[in-house]
Amino acid sequence: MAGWNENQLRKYNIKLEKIPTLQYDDPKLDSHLTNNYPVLIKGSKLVSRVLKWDLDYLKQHMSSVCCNVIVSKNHKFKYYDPKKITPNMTFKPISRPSPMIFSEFADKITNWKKGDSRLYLQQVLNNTIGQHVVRDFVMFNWDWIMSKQKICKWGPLSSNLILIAQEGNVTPCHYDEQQNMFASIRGYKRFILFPPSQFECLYPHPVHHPYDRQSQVDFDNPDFTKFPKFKEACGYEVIVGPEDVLYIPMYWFHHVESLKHGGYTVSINFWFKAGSVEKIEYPLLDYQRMVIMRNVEKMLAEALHDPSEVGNMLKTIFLGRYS
Ligand SMILES: CC[C@@H](CC(=O)C(=O)O)C(=O)O
Ligand SMILES: [Zn+2]
Repeated sequence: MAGWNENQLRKYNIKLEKIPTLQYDDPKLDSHLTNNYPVLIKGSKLVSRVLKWDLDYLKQHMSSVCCNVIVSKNHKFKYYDPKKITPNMTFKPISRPSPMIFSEFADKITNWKKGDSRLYLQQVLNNTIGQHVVRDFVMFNWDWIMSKQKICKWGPLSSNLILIAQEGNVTPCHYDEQQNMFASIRGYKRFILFPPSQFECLYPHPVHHPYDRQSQVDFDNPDFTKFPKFKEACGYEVIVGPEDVLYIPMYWFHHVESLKHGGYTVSINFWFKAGSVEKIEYPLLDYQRMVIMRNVEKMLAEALHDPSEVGNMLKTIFLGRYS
């Protein structure tokens, strides 16, 4: 495939399968989407009108806009929810938010040197980013993506994130509770996806931890003593290039990296709320089991009035009775 090569990928010893690629008007596409199965979609022209969104263009049209930028001491940008940090908790994240105006962000990544902290701009697209960019935004191929939303009975579009990453940046393995159509505008990103059925191999943090939804496993240095089943994980790999759209089904785990030596990447995601489930059917779908486990953790924390007691009560329920 033109545009990238294997030595731009970070090395992990994870078994990898491929994700299917389909044209945007392929009749088989809708069954992938409605069955919550990932697929790389070509030719949709979803964001073709904004391929000009590079640093110079955006500096020209949103230079003084204050953007949400994350700074990290290493290449990993592990998301955390600050609302879940409690006073008696020692939580020392490697990456932290550092809001700055766009022109400062653009200059910092243009003049970045090895050893400097890395930056990742992750800004919700709304009307605070200026009329010009908003005008471009309306030129997305909304007819196509809204037709997919309708066919799949997804909920409303909740937000678009514009993502500008330095080459080599990594968003570590996590899942989201929304349907996602992820579009690449500039550069190449590698995704490794895992289905909800591999929950036990990926050990997400407890629901009440600031790192809720994020895998505890450090892919660069997995602790097989703490996370033995990670050895059995089998990922689905895909490289997303300019104009490609990747469908990331809700509750599917995904690791994302901007290819090394590929320059900065510009992407935009389309998060849709989950549709309402008309009737629960049995056997349950794997993602529904994740929702049930989340609800048990939430309900126990609520009833115990202390999230730190949830583990002990689950152990009491399980040991010697279900084990
Ligand atoms: C949020 C950042 C991440 C994408 C992702 O996880 C998503 O769109 O759900 C990435 O591109 O680095
Ligand atoms: Zn995500």
